Amino acid sequence: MMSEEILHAPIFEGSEKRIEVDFRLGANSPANGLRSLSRDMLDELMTLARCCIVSSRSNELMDAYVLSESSLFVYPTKWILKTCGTTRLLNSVPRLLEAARAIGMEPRRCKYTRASFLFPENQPFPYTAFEHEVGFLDEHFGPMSANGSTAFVLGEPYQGLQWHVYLADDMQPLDPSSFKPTYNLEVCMTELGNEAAQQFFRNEKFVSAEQTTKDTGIADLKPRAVMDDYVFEPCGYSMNGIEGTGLITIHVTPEAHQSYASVEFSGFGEDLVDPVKILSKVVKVFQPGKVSVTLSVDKVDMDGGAWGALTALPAGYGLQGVASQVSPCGGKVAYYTLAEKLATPGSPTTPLHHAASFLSVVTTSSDSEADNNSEPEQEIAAC
Ligand SMILES: C[S@@+](CC[C@H](N)C(=O)[O-])C[C@H]1O[C@@H](n2cnc3c(N)ncnc32)[C@H](O)[C@@H]1O
Repeated sequence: MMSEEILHAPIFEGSEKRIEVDFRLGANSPANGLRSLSRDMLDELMTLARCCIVSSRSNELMDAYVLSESSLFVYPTKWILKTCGTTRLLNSVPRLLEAARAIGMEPRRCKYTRASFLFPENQPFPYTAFEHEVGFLDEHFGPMSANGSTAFVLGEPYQGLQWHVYLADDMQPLDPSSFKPTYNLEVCMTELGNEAAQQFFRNEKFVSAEQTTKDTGIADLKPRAVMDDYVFEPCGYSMNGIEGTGLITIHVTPEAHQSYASVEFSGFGEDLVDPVKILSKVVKVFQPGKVSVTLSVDKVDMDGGAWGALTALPAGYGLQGVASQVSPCGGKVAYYTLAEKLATPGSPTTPLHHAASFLSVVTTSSDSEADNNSEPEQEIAAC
């Protein structure tokens, strides 16, 4: 016999799968490349991935779509699809390649990433194991890559989220006058603060998605970006912001038993996104218990520049782990896991908090953040 008491709350998997495919324009391709794909074709591709387009914004350089489950970004030669829940993002790949080939475009690079799933048992094949996803991707992108693809997992399996990465690249020279490396910052958060999470419900305080974006502080993360925001019924939030070639995309699952939020900055130049400043603003908005931060760049050597290292932590957070991998295709991925520090040892929290072995941090004040009323950050002293 079923009763209210024994019915499980519906589960929503917030953690996203993300694929980024770079293409080369052929001699007869339209100058706007993938942006020339029709809306019917985009709808067909989203249906294959098991989601749909909710709204869109465009500028002269790109199109950004909010989806029922996350986001799609289309540039002339780059396709970024990010979906959550039990969507089947990879199902859209064969048709995407076919549609691109019909306009003379061939893939030159594929990057597929995801964090660990919060509810892996609910995922359909091939998302049941990373090697299955890699097998599928290799069928479609392996042949273009003379040296073979590469796949790796960063992070500790016993402490929070791990970061899965698949890369394939044709390693052909790129035109240095037009190629710009893609810098990418992704923050994934779980155990959102109760008050923070309540802001993403359509309750009696709800006015509009735009007001939610302002009131939560999300609008301040990239104030000049053109934002397209959506608050789901009864809860849930998605936002795309675009500025030139840069994008910010935020997705929130606020239900207490599965709370999750992700914030991504991509396509901005190295000097336009400061990971430390952004992270400190992001944790203020979401007050998460656990955080993972991924910094990545394609092609260039990140060790030569400031980008690619999280040099300080937000106040109140401790570092659990750092892992990084230099890709044989060029570029690097660095992965940090953080957890909220306990005020009082023994206060109620999750086993993960107790398991954390924080590395030593030094508290310092940051002049650059002072004008933003931020808490002091903590320099990472050992990692
Ligand atoms: C906004 S989407 C974003 C998911 C995202 N990947 C994240 O970071 O959590 C998921 C949230 O919207 C809610 N939601 C409500 N209606 C939905 C719909 N039709 N499709 C997907 N999510 C919906 C879910 O319960 C969940 O809280």
